[in-house]
Amino acid sequence: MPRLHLAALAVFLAAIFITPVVIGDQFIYHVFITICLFAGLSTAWNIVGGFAGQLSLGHAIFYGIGAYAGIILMNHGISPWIGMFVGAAVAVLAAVVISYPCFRLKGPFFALATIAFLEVFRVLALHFRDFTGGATGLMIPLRFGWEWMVFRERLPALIIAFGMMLVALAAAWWIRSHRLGFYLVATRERESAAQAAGVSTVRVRLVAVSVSAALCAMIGTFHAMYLTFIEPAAVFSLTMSIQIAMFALIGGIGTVFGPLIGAVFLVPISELSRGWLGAHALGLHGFVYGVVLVLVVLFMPNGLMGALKRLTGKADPQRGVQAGAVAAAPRAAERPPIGGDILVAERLDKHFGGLHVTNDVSFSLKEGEILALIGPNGAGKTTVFNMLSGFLAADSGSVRVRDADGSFQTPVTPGDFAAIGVGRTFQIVQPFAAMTVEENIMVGAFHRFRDVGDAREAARETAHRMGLAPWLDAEARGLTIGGLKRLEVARVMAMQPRILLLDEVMAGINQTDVRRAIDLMLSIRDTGVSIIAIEHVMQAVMSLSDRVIVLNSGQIIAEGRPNDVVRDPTVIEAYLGKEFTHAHA
Ligand SMILES: Nc1ncnc2c1ncn2[C@@H]1O[C@H](COP(=O)(O)OP(=O)(O)OP(=O)(O)O)[C@@H](O)[C@H]1O
Repeated sequence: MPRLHLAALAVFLAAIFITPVVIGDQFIYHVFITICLFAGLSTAWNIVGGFAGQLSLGHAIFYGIGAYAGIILMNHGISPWIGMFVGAAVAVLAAVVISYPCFRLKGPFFALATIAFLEVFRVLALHFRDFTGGATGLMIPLRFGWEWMVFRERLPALIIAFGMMLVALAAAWWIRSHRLGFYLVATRERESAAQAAGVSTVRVRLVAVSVSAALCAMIGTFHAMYLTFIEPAAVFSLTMSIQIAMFALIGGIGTVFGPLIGAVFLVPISELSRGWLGAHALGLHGFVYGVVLVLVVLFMPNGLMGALKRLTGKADPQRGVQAGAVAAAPRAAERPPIGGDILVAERLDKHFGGLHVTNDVSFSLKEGEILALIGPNGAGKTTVFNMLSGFLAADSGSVRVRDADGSFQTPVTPGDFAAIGVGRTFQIVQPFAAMTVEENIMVGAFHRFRDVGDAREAARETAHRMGLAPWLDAEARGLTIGGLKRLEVARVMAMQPRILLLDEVMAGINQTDVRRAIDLMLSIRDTGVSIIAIEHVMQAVMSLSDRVIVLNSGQIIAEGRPNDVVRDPTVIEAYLGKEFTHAHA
């Protein structure tokens, strides 16, 4: 973070702490303590809802677990300082158990499932009366002092709330600026591309939800002490969950400081309108609050952080996108010799319902070779790729890959294939749209480097090689189709794969870009990478490939050198039909 931004942030945070202390009014203290609490909760939510893109409406569960753990243990004479860690541990357990099945659900279905779990916890809290006090709720035993987290004055409560908010902000900042954060955003943007880059998408989401749940539970413990009373209807409530999420949505979802800005903006409006209008006109405060929310959503779709960035001129995703063409990296002087088998596909069979998509497909790729996989539309080429990269399991048959030590392995998942050195692109480009070109490539580079600095360095090198250097800071969504195709290859190349699977990287790009892509592939091959390319652009197939395999209706119908294959009558017939072949016979 630039020094100026850091200073501004420090002043902003200091103001949150100092303002109530200087004013000294009890109500102002309450408003600022509430700001800190909700900023902390919402920042924790944002790790899952924003970074990972899983719109949870069940976060009140974790908050509630923390609140109940704190009071129940306090009733047994255990300090809430210990209770908050017990609550955090229980919340992490609940988060993992709930999230594992829920992560399979997308968008509104995930949100609905989390609401259902929230309802389960509310009912459980009502049912286990001996433990939770049931509908009557639980009061804290009045023991004052730091040990019990309960105070007569407001200042110590502000110190704790402020401290917890800082912890949540630090956790969110750390995650977003390290490998985990990149992986989370990549998983949110394109799950399969993230998997192809070796990201264990389930694991990173589980880590995110665990951190998020633990933070919410700890803040929940403190909030229970601050309120001195909790009940299931208030703690495990959808309103609470929505509030937690809303500060992030209004402030700027997916940004580190958006939830803080959202809380600073909304909590005073909520509390002041409740304080001033609540007494005179019942319900009017809700109306005022609602109008403010509608206005923000209408006029600031990217939240307050988005508006702030626009004001400071930092939200131009098109920056540099229109820069002129760049030459691909120069070729190496000599090509390494073609070696032995590095990938062997044996008798691959795949059905989709009644459709026999691949039938007894066997072939091998040699080290340092470029193998073209061609065939008419619907021949089964992409299906073969999916089986060669762990995205589809064959009904029968196997894929064996030689590892760096020379022994053959049978990888299963996309992660296994990435780990053994198989990188793939997708026919329909899968950029991480909200990330910059540099960040997109870094996701690939993280496969080799844990450290952000090393990954950035490697990404820059790769971008330079791929002719993407002028666009490093541009958001991927601003690239042309040619740029996106190159980015797709760059992300994979940053993984330094030993085997590269390229799925129609030349489709839809102009003639200049095709020539550049051919050069690029030859230069990649010259570094010793073995390539299988699905390609329809015959100019590329002819000038690139050492060997061609033709697939038709799921079966290999020809294999050989490019010049021989294109003259093969069976191949001509597969592409152009029997009538054409007979007419020219
Ligand atoms: N998930 C799926 N479920 C059902 N059918 C599928 C699925 N994926 C592919 N198919 C079908 O399998 C056949 C082969 O598809 P595939 O995408 O592998 O062909 P392709 O050779 O890559 O074609 P193209 O050149 O058009 O991309 C097609 O008929 C396609 O409709």
